[in-house]
Formats: sequence, C-alpha cells, structure tokens
Amino acid sequence: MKHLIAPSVLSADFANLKRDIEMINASEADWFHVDVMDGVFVPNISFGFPVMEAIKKYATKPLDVHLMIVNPDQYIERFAEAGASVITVHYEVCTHLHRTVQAIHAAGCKAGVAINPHTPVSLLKDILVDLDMVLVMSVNPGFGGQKFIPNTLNKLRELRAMALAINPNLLIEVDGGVGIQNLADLIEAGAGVFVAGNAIFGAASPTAMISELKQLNAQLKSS
Ligand SMILES: O=C(CO)[C@@H](O)[C@H](O)COP(=O)(O)O
Repeated sequence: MKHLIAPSVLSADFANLKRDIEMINASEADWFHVDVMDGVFVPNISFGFPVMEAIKKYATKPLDVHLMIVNPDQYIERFAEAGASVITVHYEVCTHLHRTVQAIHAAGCKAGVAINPHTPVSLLKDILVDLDMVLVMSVNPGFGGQKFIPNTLNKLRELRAMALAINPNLLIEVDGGVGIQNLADLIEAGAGVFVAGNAIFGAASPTAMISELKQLNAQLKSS
C-alpha cells in the first residue's frame, strides 16, 4: 500500500500562501490537501476557485481536493479545470453517488468518497469497486485543529478488510487530528494517506515535521 503525506492547506498562513506552497513543494510531502467548505454542509466557509487556482499556479504536487459542500456535482468540472488531481465528495450529500463518481472520472480525476465520523463504513460496500480513495474523517469536518476521534481506528480496520476483498488498490485516507502521536496506530489500522494541518503548520519547523512523518512512515513500513 502507498503511504502519502498530504499537508492541509487550510492550516496555512493565507497572508503568505505562496510561501507556504513553496515550503510544501520543497518538502517530502506527497500531495496538497485542499479543503473546500461551503458553510452549508459544514459550519465553516474556507475558499473556492480563485484560491484553488492560486494554489495550482505554484504547487508542483497533486492537489487532493476535499469538497465539503452540498451539490458537488455541479462543480466537479470546474474543480478539475482548476487543477484537481483527486476529487473527494461526501457520501452524506450524494443521492446518486455512482453518477457523481463517474463524473469525477470523466473529468479526468481520481475519485474519492469521504465519510463523516457517524457514517458506517459498510455503506460504501457497493461503490468501493469504483473508487480510487476513501477518506475517513477522524473529526467532524469543518475546522482544523480538532481532537482525533479514537473509533476511527476501528473504521479504518473494517475498511481495509473490505478493500482487500473488493478493491485492493483503494487508497485509504484519514483526516483530522493526525500527527506523529497517532501515525503508527493509523498505519497499523490500514490508512495510507495522512492529511495533517495543525501538526504540520503548527510545528516550529513544518518542513522538519513533514520529514518526521515521512520517516516514521518508512520505518513502520519496513518493520
Ligand atoms: O477537512 C478537514 C477539517 O474539516 C481537515 O483537512 C483539517 O484541515 C485537518 O486539520 P488538522 O486536524 O490536521 O489540524
């Protein structure tokens, strides 16, 4: 399984966005995690296309776009045009999820589905074969810097078992309260893509923290 580190741009300094993007470019991080929030699905508003395009202008790594919005279908092509490599929509807002996943693929992106902490993994069984990634939220979406919800580990284990049977290439991403303190548990439980906001941008040296996360990852993979 691939192990990737995706710093969450939501925790960057927006007054120095170019600087923070260049820091991630030069670091050992694998992806940029881009959180789009609409103030309806989640109780917060982050940013939309202009900021996304500004990120794309300087980013040299794939943009992993997490849409925390209602009606994502109407914006998929625009997010693809704005430079998304992966587009993740929430299970909780998609009435015709299979159609949404098809639209993401038709736009030339990898397709992910995110589930909130209260949403059972088992609900993804029939869509799993069509997905490139599942994002397991380990906090209630909307804000960076929240406390990791421990039951996420059980959900990751259940998802990994399902993926082994149905779609062994599935990427399993975890997002919310992720850091050096729980990385080993998350890897053991089956996660392969680690989103971190506060742990990286709140560190004295974000670049060193990314290296630490990457190195711990490599050590645990080889042990
Ligand atoms: O999607 C979200 C929040 O809704 C996340 O991507 C956060 O931005 C992660 O931040 P930390 O919990 O790592 O600070």
